[in-house]
Amino acid sequence: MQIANVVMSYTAAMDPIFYSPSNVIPSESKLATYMVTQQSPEFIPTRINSSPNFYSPYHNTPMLNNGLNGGVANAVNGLTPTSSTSNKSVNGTPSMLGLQKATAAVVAQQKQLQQKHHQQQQQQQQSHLQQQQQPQHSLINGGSQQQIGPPNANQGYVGMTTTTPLKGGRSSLRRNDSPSSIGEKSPPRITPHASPIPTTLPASVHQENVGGTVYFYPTANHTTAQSSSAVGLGAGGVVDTVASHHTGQTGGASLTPVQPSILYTGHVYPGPASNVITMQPKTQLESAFFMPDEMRSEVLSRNVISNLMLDASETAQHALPLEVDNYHSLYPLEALPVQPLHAKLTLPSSTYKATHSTTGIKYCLRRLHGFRLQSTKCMTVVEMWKKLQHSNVVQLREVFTTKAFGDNSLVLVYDYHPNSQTLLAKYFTPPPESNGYNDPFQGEARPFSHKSNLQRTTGNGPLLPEATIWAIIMQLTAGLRAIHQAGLACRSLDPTKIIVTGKRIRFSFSGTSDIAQFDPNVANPLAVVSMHQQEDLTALGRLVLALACKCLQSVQRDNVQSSIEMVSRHYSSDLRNFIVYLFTTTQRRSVTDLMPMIGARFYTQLDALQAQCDMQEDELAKEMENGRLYRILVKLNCINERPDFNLDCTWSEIGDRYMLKLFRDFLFHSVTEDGRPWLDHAHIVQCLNKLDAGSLERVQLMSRDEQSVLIVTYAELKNCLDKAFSELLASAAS
Ligand SMILES: Nc1ncnc2c1ncn2[C@@H]1O[C@H](COP(=O)(O)OP(=O)(O)OP(=O)(O)O)[C@@H](O)[C@H]1O
Repeated sequence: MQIANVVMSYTAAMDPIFYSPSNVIPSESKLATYMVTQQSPEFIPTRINSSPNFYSPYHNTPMLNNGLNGGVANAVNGLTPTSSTSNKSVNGTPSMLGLQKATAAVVAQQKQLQQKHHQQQQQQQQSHLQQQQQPQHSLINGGSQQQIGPPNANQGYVGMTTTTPLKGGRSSLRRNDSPSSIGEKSPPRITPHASPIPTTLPASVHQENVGGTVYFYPTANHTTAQSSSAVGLGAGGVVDTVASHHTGQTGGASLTPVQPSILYTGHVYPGPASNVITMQPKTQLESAFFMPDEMRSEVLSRNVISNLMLDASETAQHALPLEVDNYHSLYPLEALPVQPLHAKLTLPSSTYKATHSTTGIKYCLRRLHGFRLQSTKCMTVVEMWKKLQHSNVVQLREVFTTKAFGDNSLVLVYDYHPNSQTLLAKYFTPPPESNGYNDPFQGEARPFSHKSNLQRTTGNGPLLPEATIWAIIMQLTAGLRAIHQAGLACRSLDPTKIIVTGKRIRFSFSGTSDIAQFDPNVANPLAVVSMHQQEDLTALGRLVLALACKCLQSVQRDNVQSSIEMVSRHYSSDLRNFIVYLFTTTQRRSVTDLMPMIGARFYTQLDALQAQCDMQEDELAKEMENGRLYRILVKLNCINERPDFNLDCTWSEIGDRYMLKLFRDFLFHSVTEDGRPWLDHAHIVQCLNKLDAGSLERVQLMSRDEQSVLIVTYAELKNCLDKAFSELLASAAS
């Protein structure tokens, strides 16, 4: 069918001269200002690049002066009429073929940059690029070669060659382009280019002059190669200098000239860094967009645990108050009753997760039952603990007494680290038995081996790798060093009082002993601290020995000797010496003396941590972009289809909002020529990015009845979006 109205005028000033009352555009719509009547000249079909490439940021997609491509180039020198037809789609949303054939002419738009030096930079850049690109920017029309003007050096934004999903024909809409194939294919390769701006046509492009207009086709080989390399997200994987050549069935193919590689440096996640990609567990394409499954499930489980709440009946069942001081929503974090290594703290205690009433932040509350504070003097030591900040020590935030539990309780408030386990639960708890049968031959401990005695008593699984033990040692000594340097002592260095969160080890409930066992009559507190610090070091030795033997009984007085022998047999002499040093109570020991024993292992740990940081920063970069796109979607959706605004029920359907509605259709509701949904994640991402950047690239929008097409720049759409959303904000605030 013929397109009834074809868009032509692209002007920043909204000239009502083009308004056609007979069309179906709502009266207030700026769409009218983009319309021409049926008598208007039609336009040269332009080639639309349809392979949004995730790995090539859109500023690297083929781009020509203000987005002018082959067809548009003609328009610069006066519109050249050609036939323009449209295939109506099944459901009324714009069909690819129809849209492609309705390409409009445009006028290059200039934008002054506000800062002079920026202009100069661009001028230099542009003139340099122009020199390199002239062969690609040339199109022959009407038998004469026309030079497409270079991007104006003054423009703030440079329009880009469209990367809309509009296809040259059915054949170009390959199944591979749909997101259904996400993850089924290998990710696109990133091909490094010595120079992003080639000066000759690639061998894969065939050139043909038809009626005076030069068309460029991919060669058969290249088409095949490209289709097979097209992957789930619609991304042609390779950043080619001539991107996405289309063989339009109707002969509507044209060249996408090489872009100047300019300007947008942000706005698009450029893909993982090469040092990071080797660390990623998967190379599937979705991992280029989203975080790895392992990290996701870790974060998810932390969130789930952090959000756990008791309902009213459960709260009553646990005899928990609704509120304790400034905290509410108490949730018990009790572990199974255990026999602690360090049995000094005999006070009954409970641990809860709770939410702060004013900030909503979650904390870990340690309640000492039936406890009366004997002296406020201990608040000095509480202040010292509160000041101690270290990544291996759970931070104490505040201490208060309360009668909310029906007794005199002392509550210590600590940072909450969801999904933590005690060292005891992680390393000294037998794995769950299957069918009630424990295979004695499993793991390193053999039933008839002399080395198995200790292990057989616990069945805690195979011995830990030495690297794991050192990783724990390094974190524990780091925390302990900070504690001792602050003039404090841990006093409860026990596997039930050390928590593991992921790979992080932290001393938990620090300061509890200092408060619970505070003696205001001590004559020389410093000497007492020093004594407790020595005890900490002995406790550390016992803990490391227990970890190495994977058995709590290994540190019982009678077993210590054989346990150390076992360590000698299974681990390095460094580890043995480390333990022996800590057990040598005849000399004064110091945590700083442990550093040389750790030695170069420290660098291994540092390297692992830095690698982890690299990976997490990369994930952050992805999620930052995802968050940005999300915010644009929020804005769009607050506007689109809004049933009523300031008593105006047509608000979302007219004016700027109408363009946004059509843009939404273009983003999400595009269909193939035969009416199937065209789902392309990359298309959506790219278009949203262009919208966010306010690109001067044009986008073709079609009314739902397919009677009208308008061409607007993303910059204008962005303006519409910002204006409409500001209206909403202003109204919400009033
Ligand atoms: N700061 C914290 N953030 C999150 N969870 C924590 C924190 N501190 C401890 N936990 C968790 O709370 C649970 C209970 O800790 P608690 O010390 O009460 O264990 P326990 O084995 O019951 O010791 P005790 O016998 O001394 O009460 C443990 O699973 C521990 O991992």
